[in-house]
Amino acid sequence: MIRFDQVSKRYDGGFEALSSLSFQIERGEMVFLTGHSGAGKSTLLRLLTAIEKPSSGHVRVANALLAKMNRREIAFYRRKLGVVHQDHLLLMDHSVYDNVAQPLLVAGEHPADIKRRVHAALDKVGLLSREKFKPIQLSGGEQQRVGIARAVVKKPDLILADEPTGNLDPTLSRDIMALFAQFNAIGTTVIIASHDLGLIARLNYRVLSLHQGKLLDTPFAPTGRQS
Ligand SMILES: Nc1ncnc2c1ncn2[C@@H]1O[C@H](COP(=O)(O)OP(=O)(O)OP(=O)(O)O)[C@@H](O)[C@H]1O
Repeated sequence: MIRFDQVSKRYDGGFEALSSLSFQIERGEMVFLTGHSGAGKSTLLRLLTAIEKPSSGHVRVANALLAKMNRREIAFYRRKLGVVHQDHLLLMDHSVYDNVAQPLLVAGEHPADIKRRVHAALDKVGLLSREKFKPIQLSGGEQQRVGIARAVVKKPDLILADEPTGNLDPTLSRDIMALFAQFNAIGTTVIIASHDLGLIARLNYRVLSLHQGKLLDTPFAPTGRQS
């Protein structure tokens, strides 16, 4: 589903954040992306959201070359992405319901569908009873779960999560990872950038490790879970 061929990313100013990355991720895989601070994890995710373009090499998703997409194609592509941000990026003056409904409103979905799908997403993350709350009234873990509900409400083909357990305690982190595993179990491809090596080691998924912008993993590892 995802293929990086000799991808490098050099930011303005000359710093090379990613160097000649080649790997692929199959449809339906769940993969962790690890590495020290500054290793390039967020840059890699930004290439996948098409916020950044590679300086050289090719990023393909479902055989489409992201760098060749026009604005309309990128907008269409992003509708199939669910992005979870470390700092949630919730609308603090809107209810939990409104936050989760936002991607469906933007996509012009029918109001009855929006209600049904927002409730289903909130139920999935265990926050149905909080739909009228404002994010500020929720704990950090609950806010993170609202961010996850917002990312999955449009049933994305691909979930990209940047440090989704960044500030959470170990129990909440495990719960959040279990949620991603549930989405993966129904066929969604999931990529999670995380520093939490202990947690990752306990889970049985492929790990791509970045070190100073280079991939330490086998470039073309077997598909699916590794034992
Ligand atoms: N917009 C930018 N302009 C210039 N340099 C950048 C930019 N964004 C990131 N970098 C640099 O690229 C390198 C990789 O950054 P990136 O955010 O991808 O790392 P990361 O692995 O996600 O780090 P962290 O775990 O701390 O979030 C860092 O050295 C960073 O300073």
